[in-house]
Amino acid sequence: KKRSFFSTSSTATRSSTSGDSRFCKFSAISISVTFYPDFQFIQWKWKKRKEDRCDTACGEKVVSKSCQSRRHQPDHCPLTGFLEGWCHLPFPSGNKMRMVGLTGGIASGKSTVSNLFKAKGIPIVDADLVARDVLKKGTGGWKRVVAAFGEDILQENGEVDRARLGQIVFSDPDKRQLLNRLLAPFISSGIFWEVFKLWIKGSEFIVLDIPLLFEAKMDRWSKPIIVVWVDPETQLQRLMARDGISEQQARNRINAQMSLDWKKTKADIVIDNSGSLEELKEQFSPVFAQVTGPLTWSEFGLSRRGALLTLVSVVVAVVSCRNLFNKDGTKP
Ligand SMILES: CC(C)(COP(=O)(O)OP(=O)(O)OC[C@H]1O[C@@H](n2cnc3c(N)ncnc32)[C@H](O)[C@@H]1O)[C@@H](O)C(=O)NCCC(=O)NCCS
Ligand SMILES: Nc1ncnc2c1ncn2[C@@H]1O[C@H](COP(=O)(O)OP(=O)(O)OP(=O)(O)O)[C@@H](O)[C@H]1O
Repeated sequence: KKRSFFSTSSTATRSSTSGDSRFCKFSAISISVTFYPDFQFIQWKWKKRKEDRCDTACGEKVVSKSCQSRRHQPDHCPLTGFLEGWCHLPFPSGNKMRMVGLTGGIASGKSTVSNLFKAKGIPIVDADLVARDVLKKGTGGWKRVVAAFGEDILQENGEVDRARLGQIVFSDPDKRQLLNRLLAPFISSGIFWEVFKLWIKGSEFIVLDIPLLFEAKMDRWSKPIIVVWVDPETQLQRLMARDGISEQQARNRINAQMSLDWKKTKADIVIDNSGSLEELKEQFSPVFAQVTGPLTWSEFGLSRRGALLTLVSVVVAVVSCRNLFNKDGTKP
């Protein structure tokens, strides 16, 4: 499988003499870059067509200093040798970045699935952890929330009493919306920062574990989107058991989110977590293979190496074209 990254060609004829019959003539030049996702390399084709071979002097001046020594070699790399031929640039791992969205309902099993990804070495950005950080004592989020909800929501040590705040916001939609509005900018920039750090590290895949992925309209930033679905009764029982809350409290929390059935219709991949942990693991294997499959173009462009390569390609193309077409070919 190959995908052309870009391909361009232009024509120009240049010739010059400097009294002793040295000349240089180029008729056409084509540049193409082809990316082979499955084999993890990029192929550069840099070719002059219908050209008269440069003589030594012209080659030295117009094409590159290494033209003379390299011109008869079949394969030149434009980054190192220049002139014409093919160059394979193998990439070390980390040449792509895929942001996999992982969402679902409360207690549907997102953390359980993200732990399976973690066990395979995939880094996780956990929105719940980010949301905890932005509510720590003294932070901007903390100040806003305390100003809006009052000091009644604080424990003696000044930290937010999460259980208390949870009781308030999960039983009152207006208060919940207020809390969401206050924290949303901090949470989204926190998520962005975590992603950025992983991007800098060159991570290939990132799983964004975001319970409110659709509600917060963050679904546009991730592909594919995995929805961990569970049947309503199992969800209720697991939530009550995990958090030690009453049925009414559990229902309030479930109803605070978009329905799981609706989220399921928006998913690229659905994991049904209504069964046992073993059944979940069985479903996980093909899902893991799917999300770590060949990358798309946008994912490649998004990666650190992709961005760097695009920049290098443009600079090399511009500098090379300038060298070829802007000089008059005469020897000083
Ligand atoms: C209300 C808070 C203090 C309750 O804390 P608590 O420790 O009891 O719950 P925790 O943070 O572990 O969240 C548990 C689950 O509740 C659900 N949930 C959390 N906040 C919300 C919300 N605003 N609306 C709907 N569901 C929510 C999520 O599924 C989450 O996984 C806390 O959830 C919070 O600060 N929420 C607002 C921040 C937020 O939107 N978090 C979600 C990140 S996308
Ligand atoms: N297949 C399963 N079988 C039995 N228990 C499970 C299974 N999957 C998850 N659980 C349990 O259900 C509870 C909820 O799971 P988990 O914490 O992964 O959900 P979550 O979607 O991350 O929740 P939240 O939205 O609150 O972050 C946990 O106690 C977990 O151990």
